[in-house]
Amino acid sequence: MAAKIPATVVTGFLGAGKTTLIRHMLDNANGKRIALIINEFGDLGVDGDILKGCGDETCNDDDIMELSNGCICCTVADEFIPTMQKLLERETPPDHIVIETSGLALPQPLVRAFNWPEISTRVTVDSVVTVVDGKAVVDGQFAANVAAVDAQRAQDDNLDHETPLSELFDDQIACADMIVVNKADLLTDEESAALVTGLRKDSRDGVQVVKAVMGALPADVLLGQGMGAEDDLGSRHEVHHHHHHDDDEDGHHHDHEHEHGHDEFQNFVVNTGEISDPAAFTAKIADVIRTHNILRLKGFAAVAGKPMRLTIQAVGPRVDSYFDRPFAAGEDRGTTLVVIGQAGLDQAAITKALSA
Ligand SMILES: Nc1nc2c(ncn2[C@@H]2O[C@H](COP(=O)(O)OP(=O)(O)OP(=O)(O)O)[C@@H](O)[C@H]2O)c(=O)[nH]1
Repeated sequence: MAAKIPATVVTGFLGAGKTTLIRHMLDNANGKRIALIINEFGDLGVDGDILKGCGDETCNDDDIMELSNGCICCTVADEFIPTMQKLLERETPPDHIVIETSGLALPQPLVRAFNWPEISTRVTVDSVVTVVDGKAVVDGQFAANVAAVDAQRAQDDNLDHETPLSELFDDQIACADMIVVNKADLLTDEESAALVTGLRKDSRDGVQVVKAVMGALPADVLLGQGMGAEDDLGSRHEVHHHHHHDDDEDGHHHDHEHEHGHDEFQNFVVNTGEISDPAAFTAKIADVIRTHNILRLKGFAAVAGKPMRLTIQAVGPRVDSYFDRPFAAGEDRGTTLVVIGQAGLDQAAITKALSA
């Protein structure tokens, strides 16, 4: 079996900033090819057009697939699975798949669709990322334009139109592996701190909450990209994110790898030997993530007595592992994990816990 393609589900209400976040992500994709599946919900394909019209070589029109027939959870078999299959059948399949879904549809049926045999051998769910409109939530509204969200709901007969927005919001939080509090620029420090604390309490254990302005998060935080490159895993040194931007002659703005302007994130590598029990090891990873507020953890492990390499990726409470390929003759049978989190991680304690 080869490495699976990670798929990230991005959810959140209309206007929360999903499209903005995805734009930023495409601009910072480190040369990786990202395919987008957008659930338009009958709103005239606006997001797809915005993304397609961006003119960047990173947003290739062919890489944007739109699902137009309403609620994604009701059209999994008819639309979603065939769309995924089309992506997988390509000569050059994408490095990562991002699915933008309206916050009105529950991500669970979608996430379950990744267990379909046609999909599960090729794709792995990286994470469900819930984008929250920080300003709207602080104002008790959950969405910036409640009337627009209601209009969007009215467009789809499959949706229950009676559920209060607060309940749908709770569902979005319950599904999240990572929560992005967007529009932090519109909040005071006290407001955003209180919101982060509240969301941590309301979400599952281990879910991390990060603040963002215009959805600007490093690609390694959002997608794990650039953090687990096979080639440089072993030789990797700690990378700090420095503040650095530059503009090309057209005035386009670029953030380069490792120069995201996010001093608030930190990462490091843990190297350890063979492990004995994969299930126990992933349980331990889940525990370390919870205890130490790790955002993401990714890497490879050697399991005693097994010729295959175990690949591991975790985001909050979601820890995924599978055997991807045999170790080559003479290849070092070690375990290498990259850990990323907000600044202030207890590197010594995390290293100790993972090596135990
Ligand atoms: N002040 C502020 N505005 C933001 C931020 N992020 C996004 N916006 C604005 O909020 C509006 C909605 O952003 P979108 O990215 O279109 O939101 P969305 O979640 O994709 O909405 P739909 O795709 O229509 O469901 C746009 O006008 C953005 O420019 C932010 O961090 N701060």
